[in-house]
Amino acid sequence: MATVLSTIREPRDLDGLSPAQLETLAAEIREHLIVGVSAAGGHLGSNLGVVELTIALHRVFESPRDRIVFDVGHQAYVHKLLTGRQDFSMLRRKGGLSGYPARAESPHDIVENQHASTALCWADGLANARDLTGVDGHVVAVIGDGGLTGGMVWEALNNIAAAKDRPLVIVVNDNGRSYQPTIGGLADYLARVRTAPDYEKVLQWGRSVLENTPLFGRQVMAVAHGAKKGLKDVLVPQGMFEDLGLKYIGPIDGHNEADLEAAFERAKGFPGPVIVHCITEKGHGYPEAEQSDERYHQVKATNAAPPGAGNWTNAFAGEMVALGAERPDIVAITAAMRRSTGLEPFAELFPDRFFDVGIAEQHAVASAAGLATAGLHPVVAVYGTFLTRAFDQLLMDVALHRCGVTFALDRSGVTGEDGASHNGVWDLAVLQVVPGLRMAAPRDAAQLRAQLREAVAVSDAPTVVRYPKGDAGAPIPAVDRVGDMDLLRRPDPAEQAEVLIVSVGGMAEVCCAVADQLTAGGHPTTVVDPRWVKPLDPALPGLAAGHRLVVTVEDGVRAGGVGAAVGQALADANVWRPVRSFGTPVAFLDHASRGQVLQHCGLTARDITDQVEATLTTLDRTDATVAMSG
Ligand SMILES: Cc1ncc(C[n+]2csc(CCOP(=O)(O)OP(=O)(O)O)c2C)c(N)n1
Ligand SMILES: CC(=O)[C@@H](O)[C@H](O)COP(=O)(O)O
Ligand SMILES: [Mg+2]
Repeated sequence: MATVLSTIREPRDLDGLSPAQLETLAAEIREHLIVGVSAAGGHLGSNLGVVELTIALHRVFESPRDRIVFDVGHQAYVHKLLTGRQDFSMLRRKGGLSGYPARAESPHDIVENQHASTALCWADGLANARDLTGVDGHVVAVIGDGGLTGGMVWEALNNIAAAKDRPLVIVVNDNGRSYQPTIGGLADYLARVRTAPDYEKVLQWGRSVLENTPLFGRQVMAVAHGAKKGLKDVLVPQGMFEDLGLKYIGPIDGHNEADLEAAFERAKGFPGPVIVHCITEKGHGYPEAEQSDERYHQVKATNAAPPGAGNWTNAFAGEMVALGAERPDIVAITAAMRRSTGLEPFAELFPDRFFDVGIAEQHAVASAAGLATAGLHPVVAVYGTFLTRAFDQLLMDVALHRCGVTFALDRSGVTGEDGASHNGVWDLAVLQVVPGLRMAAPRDAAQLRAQLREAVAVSDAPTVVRYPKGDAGAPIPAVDRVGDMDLLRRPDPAEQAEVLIVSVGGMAEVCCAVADQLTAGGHPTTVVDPRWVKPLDPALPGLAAGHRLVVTVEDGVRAGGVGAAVGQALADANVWRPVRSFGTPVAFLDHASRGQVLQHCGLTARDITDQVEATLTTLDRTDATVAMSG
């Protein structure tokens, strides 16, 4: 039998559905999500929480004429189901649906940036453009309670609240959680509002009674309207949003589709900025998710390999616990991701020395400068891609003041399935320009632990330890040392080494494979792991001088990355050797597996070997030409 969901090819197909059909549709969507996302992997809990909300949104507003933006976008699977995209079999996989809004997929999708707390800024811009260009349509921003803890939200609200006659709808999807319960004063305020008597219901009841009372009813209604503010202040804790100048509608039961529609219709008709505060449950309708401690924020694909013992995050977690026990001055900071960055064991053992600042990386970094200035050593644990949001704070609050702050950048390099704004490929290049900053890139879990220790020993400059997502693989032993660098491959002393590969961090396994292939092909090759890639070891130019060709391999953008720094270091030392740098392109990389993206970037051992052999052939020809020209 055809399901209701199968009849929905675009939002207008929702209009004719009866309340019973809408209820059936919500159930079918939940089933689709649970089956499809559990198989493919993805953000299950967040989407289970916005089924009714998204149905009501698309019934009341007319996307794409009405512009609906989702903050982060991880909760847009229901939106995709209602806008003609119901095949989740390849969700987040190469060639399949993105796990986030994607303009290439649909005109209904607007914001592809998965970095949180941007939706209100987008909405402010869209609303200004709408009014300036005179086009028709509503602007709606959907943002979670976690997203509200980001600083950009308050920059946007400051502007949105000032535009009192400019219609703009903010839908707060308040499930009380980011990954875990959302922290902070705002979260406490929202919790108070969530538990306030249902102000809207009282108001609606009062309105219906008074409007249906003959004689004095209407007069009393006028008085009640004036008293409404007082009523709200009594029923709803201090109306922060209204004090800001925003119309507040709520709290609304975020799983009652009819209530949601009524609230969205009121918001749609309001001639200024309006907040609709929806109370939802992350994982709603799926007991396993409802009872899980992160509400199935993200689930792995059923066929995903279980995390190996040598997981990068676990290595960081373990060393942080050891350091926390040894160094009472070490404190840890997360931006609402205490478990996925590995800080949970530290937080449980040293709760007073652990700070979860909400999704607020800029605050995390600037407050770390304060902590360091007062004699503590903060470790700020963020995903590599999210550090760029706090670059100014790193540069001007931490580095300018020579603060001893350590940044643990998990998910650095290509991550893959999360798509363009989650690949942590910018740090190796962007951080090159930070005066005094020292940056390490461990090649395996043991090196991560060692380099983290070296990093927290630095008290007068920012230090960075950056490592990839997932398994750290087998340990890669050094066969020798030069300066403070580890040699991972060294040609037979009887052979004249030809190629020097500078291996950065997690690319060591690939680099060793390339070296073995080149050496087997008659090109004796040395592999050096500099360990600290900024500043480079002063012994590197001397090592390079003993080779004909220098190759650098990094899991980050080539432009301005470690390869560029190596070239500069050789030139500065008057060592003139050709340098072939391998890294990711200056591009936004579509979602696929990490391996597929690295292959797309030419970062497999075979690809690099082929490229290096071609370069050597060119050098041979060049040498021959020079020799002939005598
Ligand atoms: C700048 C930034 N920091 C961290 C994250 C990681 N992240 C993705 S979703 C999420 C929680 C979002 O919570 P909320 O906005 O309440 O949405 P919900 O998942 O509850 O629907 C976080 C921290 C991010 N996407 N962007
Ligand atoms: C949407 C978001 O930013 C996070 O949920 C991210 O998808 C998590 O990625 P990991 O799975 O690498 O922890
Ligand atoms: Mg939330």
